[in-house]
Amino acid sequence: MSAEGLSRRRFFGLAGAGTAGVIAAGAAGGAIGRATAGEPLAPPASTATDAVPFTGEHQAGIVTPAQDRLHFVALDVITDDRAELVEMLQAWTAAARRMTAGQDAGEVGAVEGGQYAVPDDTGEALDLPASGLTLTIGFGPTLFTTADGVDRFGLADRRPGPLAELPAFPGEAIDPAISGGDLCVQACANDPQVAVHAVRNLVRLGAGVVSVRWSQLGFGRTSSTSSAQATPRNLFGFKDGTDNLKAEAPKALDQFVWVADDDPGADWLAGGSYVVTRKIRMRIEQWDTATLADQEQTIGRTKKAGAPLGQAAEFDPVDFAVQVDGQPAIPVRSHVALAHPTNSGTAILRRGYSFVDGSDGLGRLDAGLFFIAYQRDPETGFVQVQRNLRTDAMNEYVQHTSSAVFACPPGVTGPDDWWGRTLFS
Ligand SMILES: C=CC1=C(C)c2cc3[nH]c(cc4nc(cc5[nH]c(cc1n2)c(C)c5CCC(=O)O)C(CCC(=O)O)=C4C)c(C)c3C=C
Ligand SMILES: [Fe+2]
Repeated sequence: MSAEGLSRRRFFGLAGAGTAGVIAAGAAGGAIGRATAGEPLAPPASTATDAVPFTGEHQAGIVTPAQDRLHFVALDVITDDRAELVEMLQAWTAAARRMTAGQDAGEVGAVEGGQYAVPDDTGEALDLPASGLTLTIGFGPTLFTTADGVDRFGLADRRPGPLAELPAFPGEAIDPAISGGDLCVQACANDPQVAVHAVRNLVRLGAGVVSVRWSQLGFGRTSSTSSAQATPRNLFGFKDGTDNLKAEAPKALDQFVWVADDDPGADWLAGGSYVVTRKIRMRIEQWDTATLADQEQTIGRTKKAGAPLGQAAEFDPVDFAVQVDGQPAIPVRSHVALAHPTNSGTAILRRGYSFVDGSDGLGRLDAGLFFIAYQRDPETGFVQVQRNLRTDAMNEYVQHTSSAVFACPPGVTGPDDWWGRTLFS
């Protein structure tokens, strides 16, 4: 790459770090202010424009502090040739390494290859910094065996038991056209154009090997995955992510998120995780007619502070023993009561995003939460919590319309490693 090709995006990233660093210092200050004496301090937040390391023990994009934007894509493999699939995964890894570092997808770049070459990058991220881009890959159950039982790639006996289609749940209206998939890529970034660029270039590199099954754009993260982050609000106007699993709690992550050495499929999946995605339509107009008291009783937390009902501040502990007028302050059918580990018996790492896909032709917003959860086993993670939400007061206001599950391999470690090596080698 020429000096100019290198400098156009790299220079911006470096130059931008100065100001953004000041903003980040302020944000980290907020977190320090919140911490009580004796608590370990959260690591300083990186800036919104910085690059997130692509390599590591675990894939980036799981406990990485949740970025503000999402482009999630599920793909079907359209070749039966295992070698072609492996070659594509290697090409994807090389491109992902480059794009997460703020570089073009290919070595030549969007504009450096001369007038008569097809560019190996599409160009819409030229001049943009890395923007915290993470790319996280997952393998769906149908990659191992198709729905009609065909083992296309000799992987059938490598499917871990927990990687199974999710069961049906009451009240859902799952659309198969926006569910499932052989592969997924979760692209998160602080600039939507950077996330979309990354997915577009991976899909371009996969031509003839994969085709896009469905994809989803998201904005406004609806969770925090680090205690250095302020809790965002979801489209119901409530703080969402307060009681999430966080990067600063490695023991809880080992217990609930990372596949361990003695778990099923550990020969290729140890250090990885399972991701469950659910597109959840939120009945915004109906919610907007509910009183503030009804809304708070439905969630189980206050709208302003995000405090558990019966408590004062957001991070006060959820205490189901607190009573108001002889009744539990947190109603037993509230979302928080049923989702809390005390009652669900488990924990998941939530990493979802709001979506607004326009309106539905009846004047209502086609909007909601693209729910993403990472866990060590979907059955004892999402499925267990979702079963416990059967009587959730919030069910009146939401409906699940898409569903998918993928096994996400461990992180890419060295310069020769590639996405899926442990599975395909
Ligand atoms: C099956 C898992 C879950 C689904 C599906 C889900 C949907 C969903 N949640 C909100 C809003 C909030 N959820 C909150 C907490 C919370 N939610 C889940 C799980 C699912 N949510 C868990 C495990 C928890 C944590 C419970 C606890 O430990 O206290 C909150 C409160 C703030 C917080 O702790 O994050 C809100 C608000 C919506 C709108 C929604 C579907 C559209
Ligand atoms: Fe929730």
